[in-house]
Amino acid sequence: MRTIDIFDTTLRDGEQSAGVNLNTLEKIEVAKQLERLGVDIIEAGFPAASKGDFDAVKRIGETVKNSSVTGLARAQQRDIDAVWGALKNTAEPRLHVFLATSPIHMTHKLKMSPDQVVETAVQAVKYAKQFFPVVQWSAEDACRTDLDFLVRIMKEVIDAGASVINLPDTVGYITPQKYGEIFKYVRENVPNIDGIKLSAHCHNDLGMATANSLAAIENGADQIEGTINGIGERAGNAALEEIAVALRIREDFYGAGTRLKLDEIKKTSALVSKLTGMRVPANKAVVGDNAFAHESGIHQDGMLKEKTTYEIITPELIGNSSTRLVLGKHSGRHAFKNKASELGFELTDEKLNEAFHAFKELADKKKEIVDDDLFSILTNKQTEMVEGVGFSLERMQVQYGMDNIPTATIELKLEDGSVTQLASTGSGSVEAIYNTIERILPGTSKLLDYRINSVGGGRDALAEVYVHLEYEGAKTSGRGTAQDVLEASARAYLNAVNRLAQRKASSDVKEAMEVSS
Ligand SMILES: CC(=O)SCCNC(=O)CCNC(=O)[C@H](O)C(C)(C)COP(=O)(O)OP(=O)(O)OC[C@H]1O[C@@H](n2cnc3c(N)ncnc32)[C@H](O)[C@@H]1OP(=O)(O)O
Ligand SMILES: CC(C)C(=O)C(=O)O
Ligand SMILES: [Mg+2]
Repeated sequence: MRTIDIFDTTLRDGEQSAGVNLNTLEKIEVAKQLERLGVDIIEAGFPAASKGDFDAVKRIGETVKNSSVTGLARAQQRDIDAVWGALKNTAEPRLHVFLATSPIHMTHKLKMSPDQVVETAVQAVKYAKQFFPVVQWSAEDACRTDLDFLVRIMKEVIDAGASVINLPDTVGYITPQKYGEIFKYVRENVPNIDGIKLSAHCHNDLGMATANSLAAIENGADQIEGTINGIGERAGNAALEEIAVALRIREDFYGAGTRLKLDEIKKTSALVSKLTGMRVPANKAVVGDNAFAHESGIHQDGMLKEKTTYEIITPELIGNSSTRLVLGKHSGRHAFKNKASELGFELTDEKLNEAFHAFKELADKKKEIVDDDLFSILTNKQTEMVEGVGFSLERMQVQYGMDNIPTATIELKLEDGSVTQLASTGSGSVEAIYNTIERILPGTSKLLDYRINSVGGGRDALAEVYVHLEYEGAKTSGRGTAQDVLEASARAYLNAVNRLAQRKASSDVKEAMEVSS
């Protein structure tokens, strides 16, 4: 049976999803979980894009040991230098460099002739090969590229030193049969293709990303690129969990598998969803809440008689144990620590202690503490930002009555340690809160998006609020969790503002980049 390499780009293409903005600690958490899931390659970011991206790629490279880590670069020395600066100390530094090859992109975006594109790609790969043992080259928009030109440029970049060639369906345009034909064509026509890994990278604009990726595998692709939950630019990337499970369930047909530990899928999906704020639709294949729910009488009857009547995937295969009551207010630190490690968290003693206190506080208020609650507390603790940067919520009181004007009184501790208290009204309670916070904060801000989810079920479930906003001209997002929706709303807003402050205060990556180049 063939083994397909899994190249995860949740932290690069996935983070390109509109409104998604992960901080370094959150990216490290995702990377550690991807490593536990067993992905072969983690594309950790685009180091030349920002100081934050550079820092995250560098720290992920230092943290992850069992997956290769790569970073993306345009066909430019500056971008390649940034990836080298971030990854030069990893075991096998790996570069992903790309250049568009379709007439549309070459003419309108790059404003280059086909000859210039070949020359630029070759120079970039040659330059990169001085540093990186593994160079992957991608023909952006490969699926709208003239096939003979694709063959020509592939031959040249392979000669220049690329050992992995990716043929992305950048705009999600191709159909499965045609995508398969492209892989077959280049295998048969690129003269120096032997020993070269071919990679597929699909987008889901027409809902065909999984089908296209599987078609590529049928036609000789060695590597599949995608993201967890299929997040990504526009309609997203191919969902890796769907491809890996399809290969397992239809092993008879594809005769190929992956190295993924499938029982880590559910946890990985939950973590990515929580940190990005991109909720998984209930009917999403493999990881949706309803993927294993049987509603109608005839189906339930069949399931009771013989599960295989209506279930082709077992929930256990993807690590989907049903939510259980786990710990209560009488539980101690040992049980808590044990549960945390069962859920995949390795917290420092200090963070564990803080998480334990948060758990105890919640246990006093909430009837049942379920895995989802603990997952939320532990993730928040693990990815909490540097103490002392930003604003903290000290006190909040909200008055609401159907015939009264909602009023919020809020006390915030500012960055310099001083405390400010103000009250404002709004047309609703959340607006009153946000009006008050905005009056206290020194900069101007504008709320762009607000979303609320419940964690787990039940009337006493935790509320999780995601906001996307603009503060002092920069876009940022944040999340807040609390038992009360209003408190979660206030915390999400402050979290978004604090993330910006932290970005500014964080690491002297610029210096690191200058030193490395
Ligand atoms: C299909 C994909 O997913 S590609 C990856 C997309 N990801 C990102 O864009 C990451 C975030 N991007 C960024 O932070 C910024 O765009 C940066 C830092 C990369 C570049 O910023 P800027 O220098 O301001 O350029 P801007 O983004 O406006 O335009 C892109 C430039 O790169 C050029 N370019 C695009 N792709 C490539 C490439 N593969 N190789 C070389 N040049 C390229 C464009 O032609 C354009 O050049 P021009 O300025 O001469 O017209
Ligand atoms: C950078 C490349 C590989 C990409 O994401 C795409 O073409 O979709
Ligand atoms: Mg892409």
